[in-house]
Amino acid sequence: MKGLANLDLSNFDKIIVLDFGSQYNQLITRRIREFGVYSELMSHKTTAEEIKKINPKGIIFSGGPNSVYDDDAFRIDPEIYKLGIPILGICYGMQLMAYNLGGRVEPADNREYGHADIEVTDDQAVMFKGLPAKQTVWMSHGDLVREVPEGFTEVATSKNCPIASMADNNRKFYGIQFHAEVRNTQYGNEILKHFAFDVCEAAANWSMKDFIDIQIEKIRAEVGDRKVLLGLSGGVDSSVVGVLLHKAIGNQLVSIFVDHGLLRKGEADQVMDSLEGKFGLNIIKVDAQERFLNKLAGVSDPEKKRKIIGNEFIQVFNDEAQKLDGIDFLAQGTLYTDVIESGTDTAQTIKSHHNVGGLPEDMHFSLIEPLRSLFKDEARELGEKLGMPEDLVWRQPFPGPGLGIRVIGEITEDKLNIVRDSDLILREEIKKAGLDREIWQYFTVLPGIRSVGVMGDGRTYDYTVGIRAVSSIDGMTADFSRIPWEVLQKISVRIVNEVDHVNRIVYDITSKPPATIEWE
Ligand SMILES: Nc1ncnc2c1ncn2[C@@H]1O[C@H](COP(=O)(O)OP(=O)(O)OP(=O)(O)O)[C@@H](O)[C@H]1O
Ligand SMILES: O=c1[nH]c(=O)c2[nH+]cn([C@@H]3O[C@H](COP(=O)(O)O)[C@@H](O)[C@H]3O)c2[nH]1
Ligand SMILES: NC(=O)CC[C@H](N)C(=O)O
Ligand SMILES: [Mg+2]
Repeated sequence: MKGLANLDLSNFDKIIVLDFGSQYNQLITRRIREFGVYSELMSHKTTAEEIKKINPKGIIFSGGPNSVYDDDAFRIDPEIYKLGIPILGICYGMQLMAYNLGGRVEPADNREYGHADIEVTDDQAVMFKGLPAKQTVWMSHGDLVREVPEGFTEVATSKNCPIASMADNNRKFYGIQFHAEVRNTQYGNEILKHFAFDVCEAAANWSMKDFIDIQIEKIRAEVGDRKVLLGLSGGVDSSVVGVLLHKAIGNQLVSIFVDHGLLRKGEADQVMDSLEGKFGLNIIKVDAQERFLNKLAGVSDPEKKRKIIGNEFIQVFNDEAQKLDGIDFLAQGTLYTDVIESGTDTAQTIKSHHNVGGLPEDMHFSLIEPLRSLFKDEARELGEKLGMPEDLVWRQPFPGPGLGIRVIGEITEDKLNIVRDSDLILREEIKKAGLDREIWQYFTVLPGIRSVGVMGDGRTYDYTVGIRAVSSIDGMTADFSRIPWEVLQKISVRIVNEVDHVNRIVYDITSKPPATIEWE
């Protein structure tokens, strides 16, 4: 089987997920991998012939933004239904299955987004075995299956969706209108497990350890005796990649840490102190403040800023590669979140992550990105398996474009200093309150608005600083953290007193979706 490993995976039972463009499609593969069954996302264009060669135990059709009746809706090779392999359709996947096999799909009277209650009406339904009849699920649809195809029965229902699940036990075809892969679905894991183990009879013979071994083998085969340049930020993802690469190719690895002038206070020294010479990593630190800030001067559009930063990173890597001679590969700690949010053939662009959507089109390096199909918590698990220290593995994420996307609009040195100083105060107080491990990510932003205040009996007209703190697992969805008022008060007082030109503090209380974690 080709793909994530590009190597022989014949030893492992596999369940493949066909991609119809859902933001959550890769969450399905990771749930299945968590059960110990190898899973990978593949194009919906994959043919029945190709699937036969892969020999999966089961196939899952993901959700997606299309309606089955759209002219340009994503379709599949109809021969897939004749392979004798079990299929589970989720949301669009269920609708597609119903449409292809002779059922009827139509727009719903009431769309459903978010929580919904379903009732399992068939107590023999294998997908819901041993689970309570009434359960909460997470829906996101505007169409529904009105009539099931021949051979299927209706097995669950909800108020706005009479056929919330359907089953054909003979052909082993199943459909669920809700998203079992999302954590908000109460028994999502159990339902997916029933598919993997009871329906597909897959064996749980896959683990993160296999992932490490396969990646090391893959890197060695690809790189041979050549050299690899790693963009090392001091963050979790690139450090994990560094340790993995060092295991695979030892001294052929060169790590570059770029100080682009958009780092947090004290960060450059702290990164060098904690990583230089550790885990076999030798790091070249490049001072690139001036070139980044010059390129960004006067630019306020968030997507333009991200692309400038992504491009400049590559220019810096190019310059360093030339000095070192003969470097064809660039390694990055890219995660799946960076990929999906940057937009794919099937998914829309939410924001161009500097390391994916921000890369120049004419880049000369070949990319090595071993974590590209993983989520943050999987990268952390990998770090733990590789024996990396806890404080590094659990460090809060810090985006590559750094404070450049936390100063909203045009970036100036003065504004960067306000974000830097306020961010340091926030970090200190969060740590003092013992919340640093509990809160997934926390930082300050400068929205660029000024408002009137009164300090020492005098009028001020100064900047507002926003506090953003979220809980999350994988960065795909997030909720705002409920920081205690007393802690927020301390932070607010300290920032206004200690940071010049700030007279007001606001707290961001939106989740993702509908907001994102960063403001740009
Ligand atoms: N200052 C930097 N110098 C060199 N490479 C960088 C820098 N910042 C980011 N990168 C590259 O971009 C990739 C993506 O950045 P991202 O912030 O998502 O990951 P990370 O910094 O490794 O981990 P974390 O999410 O914990 O911050 C990094 O893995 C790294 O390869
Ligand atoms: O390396 C990165 N390059 C980027 O361009 C980038 N944009 C967002 N992030 C981080 O990704 C996670 C999700 O962020 P959003 O909810 O803002 O999209 C959060 O952890 C963000 O900090 C980035 N990381
Ligand atoms: N999330 C989905 O898969 C949605 C499928 C389809 N577009 C609907 O709205 O019903
Ligand atoms: Mg980072």
